Amino acid sequence: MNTQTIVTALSAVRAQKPLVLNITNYVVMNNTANGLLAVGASPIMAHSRDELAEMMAFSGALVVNIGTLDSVWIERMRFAVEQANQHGKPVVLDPVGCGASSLRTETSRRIAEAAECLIIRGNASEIIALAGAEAGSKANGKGVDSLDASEAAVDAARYLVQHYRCSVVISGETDVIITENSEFRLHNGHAMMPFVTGMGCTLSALTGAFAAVGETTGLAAAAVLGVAGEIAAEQSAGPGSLQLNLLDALYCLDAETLMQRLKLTSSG
Ligand SMILES: Nc1ncnc2c1ncn2[C@@H]1O[C@H](COP(=O)(O)OP(=O)(O)O)[C@@H](O)[C@H]1O
Ligand SMILES: Cc1ncsc1CCOP(=O)(O)O
Ligand SMILES: [Mg+2]
Repeated sequence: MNTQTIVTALSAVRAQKPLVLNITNYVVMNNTANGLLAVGASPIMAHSRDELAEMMAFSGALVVNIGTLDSVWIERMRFAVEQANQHGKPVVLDPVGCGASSLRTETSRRIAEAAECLIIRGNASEIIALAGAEAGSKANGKGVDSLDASEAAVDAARYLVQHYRCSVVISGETDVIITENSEFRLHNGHAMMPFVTGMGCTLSALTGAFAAVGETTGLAAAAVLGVAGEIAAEQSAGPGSLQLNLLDALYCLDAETLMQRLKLTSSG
């Protein structure tokens, strides 16, 4: 995976316009649907048991975001993951607020356990909480927000990669992407981004779009959102305009700008 593969993956999303099935939270449904459209993919938000099996058959990927979970939705999430497995489709798990309650931690673990082709995308505190004591760190989350730096979650992410046979994206000032054989660090993005709710959820949704075209590490989505986010922030007086400018930046992002702005390092 290098800069050129990220550019190629973005072209593939725009050419194929993959349908991404989202079971996501009430807060961000609109943000993430617009983010998917702006990058060139096609969103659908659905959570009825009566249609999930049918829809998973023709969707390219499933995004499970536990942000406003309850017992009915948890059952639907598990059912949707079973359907994704049956159709060989990738699953992105956003463990929103993992660590804030036992319900969130246990649900995230059960979904991660169930998914056969899995990418986990969370902030540092969520990743540390998801890995739990086995990985040796203690999370300092505050509800859905992280009080930990990405580097503090690297051991936890490595543990998750081995335990669930998945890729992990730790988002934050630095995004760290860990797969079985490689680690990448992205230094794009902007300090204004965490002042818009749903930024991480948008990253998870975009991760679904890229997974649907075969980019199942999570790196390309993080690169695209990081670069678009910093371009948008440069044009924004604050979080209100950032939210709108981000959609324009995603829509307008070209290969040359992406390559010029990308701050990517890799190891392993
Ligand atoms: N301090 C920061 N500097 C640069 N980019 C950031 C910063 N914090 C978050 N981001 C970016 O914002 C997006 C969402 O990440 P994050 O805020 O960690 O997710 P969440 O909303 O789930 O907590 C990612 O693209 C990440 O790179
Ligand atoms: C505030 C909030 N509460 C439940 S879900 C949610 C949105 C979280 O979105 P993100 O993690 O992308 O900021
Ligand atoms: Mg989040």
